[in-house]
Amino acid sequence: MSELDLIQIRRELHQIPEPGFEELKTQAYLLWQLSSMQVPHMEVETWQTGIFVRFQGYDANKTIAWRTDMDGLPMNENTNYEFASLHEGYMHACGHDIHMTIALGLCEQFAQAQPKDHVLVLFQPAEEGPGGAEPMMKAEPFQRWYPDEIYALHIAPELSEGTVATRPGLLFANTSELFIDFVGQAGHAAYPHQANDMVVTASHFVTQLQSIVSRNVDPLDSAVVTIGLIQGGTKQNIIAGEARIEGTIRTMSAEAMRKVKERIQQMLQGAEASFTCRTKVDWGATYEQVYNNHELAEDFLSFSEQSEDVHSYACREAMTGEDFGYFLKDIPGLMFWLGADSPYGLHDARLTPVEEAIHNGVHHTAAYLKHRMNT
Ligand SMILES: CC(=O)N[C@@H](CCC[C@H](N)C(=O)O)C(=O)O
Repeated sequence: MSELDLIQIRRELHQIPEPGFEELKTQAYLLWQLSSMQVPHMEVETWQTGIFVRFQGYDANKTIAWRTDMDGLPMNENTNYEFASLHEGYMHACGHDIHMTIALGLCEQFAQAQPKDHVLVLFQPAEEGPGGAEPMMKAEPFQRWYPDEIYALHIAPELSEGTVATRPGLLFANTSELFIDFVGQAGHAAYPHQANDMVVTASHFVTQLQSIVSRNVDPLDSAVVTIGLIQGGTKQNIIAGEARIEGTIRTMSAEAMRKVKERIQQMLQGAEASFTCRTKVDWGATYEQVYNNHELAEDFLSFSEQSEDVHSYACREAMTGEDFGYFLKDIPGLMFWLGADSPYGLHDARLTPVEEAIHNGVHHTAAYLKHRMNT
């Protein structure tokens, strides 16, 4: 019997989105909720802005981990929620408020009924960047409580509530962020021959990038190069001496990622020669692909198929990224999509997942983790 009001918790978390490794209010809020569950078989430890919650199993053979992400995105919310973000310029637009609430719901269940195996619940910062998974894995509590299996979910706005989906093997892409600075010579708008215009250079370069996917990546493989931000210049009648583009690269294979980066570097050399400028590239955070353990993904799908509470299916892979891939590189486990029925997608300022997804998420996940304890 749940004593937590999970809908209220989700709404309160929704109001305080914070950037990666700055989730201080979120951490304090989660610690406060966790403090109401304290039982002798439960331990709580903080790591940076993240949290480890460990439940001692009563007859343990292994440790099963559950991971949620915590950070919000830098965007202005446009949902008309009464409980919209109170943090100007930030929004939980990737469902991490729902993910954290589900993780709290699981903690409550394992606090109320001691699990058979040990359970480690990870509240992980900075999934959207620069990536909290890799450093959290190196943290002392993680090494001390090292899990044998690890699981996570992500809301899927396009799937109806009550649906779960995953697949054996590759689920999410390899990712790399992309930051490029162009530096030339600023000047008077009326004297272009005396300047090196970085607005023209950056615009040209963004267009040139489009040929990488169509001409350089094996058509039987797959890749995405998206520029999400472009900025340069200071005034309409001054030629810009500096410009910057920011984006992300997504690939199905490590080989395609290598190829895309190689082409970007070659194109930058070309841009320097063509537009008389200097360029600097920074690859930012790179995320390991999310590669589900085959046996566990099959097990999850067949368990879900037998459940009367969810509709399940084996989905296609997606070009989204997730630093949960770092956990799966070393530890058997899987990630699955949880239907959340929003007319607007992830990273959309109007994302409105249905809150019933929370109860589905807690219920199905708890049932599956208990099934893993008997396997
Ligand atoms: C599920 C999801 O939307 N994840 C993010 C992960 C971002 C990775 C990194 N900051 C990048 O932009 O490459 C996504 O955008 O897929």
